[in-house]
Amino acid sequence: MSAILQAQGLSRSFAGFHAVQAVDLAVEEHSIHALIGPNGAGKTTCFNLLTRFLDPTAGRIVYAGRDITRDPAASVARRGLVRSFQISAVFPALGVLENVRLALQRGRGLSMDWWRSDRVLRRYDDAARALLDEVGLGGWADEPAQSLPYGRKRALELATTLALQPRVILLDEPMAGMGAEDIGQAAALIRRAAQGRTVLMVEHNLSVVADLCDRITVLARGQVLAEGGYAEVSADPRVVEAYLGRGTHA
Ligand SMILES: Nc1ncnc2c1ncn2[C@@H]1O[C@H](COP(=O)(O)OP(=O)(O)OP(=O)(O)O)[C@@H](O)[C@H]1O
Repeated sequence: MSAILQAQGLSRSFAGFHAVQAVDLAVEEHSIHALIGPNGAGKTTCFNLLTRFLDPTAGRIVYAGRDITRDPAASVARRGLVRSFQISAVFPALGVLENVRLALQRGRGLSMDWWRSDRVLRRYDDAARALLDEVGLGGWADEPAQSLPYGRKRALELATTLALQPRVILLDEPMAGMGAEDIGQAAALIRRAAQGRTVLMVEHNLSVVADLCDRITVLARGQVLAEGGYAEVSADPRVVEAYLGRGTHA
């Protein structure tokens, strides 16, 4: 196993406040890695740094053997480090299949002038249908995106993300707002999407993390507090104190 995504001494301050401080992180290729921690721990800031939405104050980010610390966000996304919402702008009035076709077209750097030729878009039909099958939306292809129930909309977002052919998918609270049934389905979906890919996710639901993630990094006050498997980190007294002890997200 080798790390596909690494942060070394990653730091970001806002007007002197250390939101992320000297974070070292190594995400192994083909793993599902969780970033957890109490509110304000720095998880979203870390995501923003790793996906180059935000410049670090210090530190280094290496993706697929390349230093991307100063690379533009669009360029790292093109190289396969993709945050789920980045291209998941789902067009509600368009059909489910059309949404994925457009994402495929966009992912391959083609123009967005879809009105020009329906024939051109049809070339993407097979690939789009395969992606819909992958996320369990095969039966919804012709429905308008806006008619999908909440959990299915998230599945469509994932399909549009997969259309960019990511090597690493970053998911920011993928289960947020879901009920128990949707959570089970979404977990199965993420596990499937992770086959042959790598997933880094921020997730508050600890039973999801326990079930799904190979490795967990716990952040608190901008720093790495613990790292390991779920059994290991959940038994760490510092984690219990800083996070689990509060019982806010379990
Ligand atoms: N643009 C900003 N300007 C000033 N402070 C910021 C900014 N972004 C984040 N912070 C601060 O940095 C800290 C970490 O925030 P961040 O959103 O990364 O935490 P988080 O772990 O994602 O929290 P949550 O679980 O609540 O989403 C917080 O104290 C936050 O107020």
